[in-house]
Amino acid sequence: MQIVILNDAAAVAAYGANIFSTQLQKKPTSVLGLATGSTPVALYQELITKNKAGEISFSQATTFNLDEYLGLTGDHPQSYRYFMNEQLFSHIDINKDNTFVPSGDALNPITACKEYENKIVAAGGVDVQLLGIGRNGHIGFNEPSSGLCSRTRVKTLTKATVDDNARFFAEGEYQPHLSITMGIGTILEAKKVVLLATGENKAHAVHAMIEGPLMAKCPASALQLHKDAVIVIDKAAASKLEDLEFYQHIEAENQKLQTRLSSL
Ligand SMILES: N[C@@H]1[C@@H](O)[C@H](O)[C@@H](COP(=O)(O)O)O[C@@H]1O
Repeated sequence: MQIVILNDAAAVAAYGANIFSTQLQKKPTSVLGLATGSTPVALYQELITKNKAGEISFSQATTFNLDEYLGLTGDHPQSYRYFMNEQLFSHIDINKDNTFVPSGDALNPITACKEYENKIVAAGGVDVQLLGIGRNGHIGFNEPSSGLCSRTRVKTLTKATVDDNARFFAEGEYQPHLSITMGIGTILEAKKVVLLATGENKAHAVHAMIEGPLMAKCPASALQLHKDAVIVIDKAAASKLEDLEFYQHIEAENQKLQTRLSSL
């Protein structure tokens, strides 16, 4: 794992956006794995700005989102499809036909999950997967106890996740307790994964992900198995890390190495 600790949420978003823009510049036909939640919003804003400035183009890119609420149609304001249109897709030069979000209104969700996996494979696999993390260590909607090799499937949300996400729903509005999510095994197949976490309320999950044992109780700990996982966090989210100074030292050495390599 590469652990990048930055001063604040704005720096985290800028760092993450840079990974995605570099990827698109290198490979315009990239397959990008995208995430919802409040954390990626600032990163999406950076990407919109870069797209409008002509620095990057999504015109040949394909995207796959991690998850969706089961029971919401894509035009429901709380669906993740709607979120992605609002926060990113409607503001960039992407062909919306090349943007994929699991179908929350699929007649047969089990078949829809298999089809989603097939589409990812047919697209050549995900080049870079963006992730956030839930307070309980979930990634996508892979809640604690999720199989570490799991595939895209229907998952029941924990009460903690339902409560955390209740802020997005109006009082009395129907809030789904089920989801379709890429599995942990699906996520681990992305060539690179970039997880962003900011704020003190994520510090416990970040500690469990990086320093805890590999375990289904903290689904994000599965990233310890990934060959190219970049964890980008602010100081608040890093505040419970036991070896914080060591990670900062490694990153400083990484920077020096990069500088040396770029001058070759
Ligand atoms: N399914 C999403 C996750 O993909 C996201 O990482 C998490 C954290 O969201 P936030 O960034 O708002 O804390 O929320 C939801 O549960």
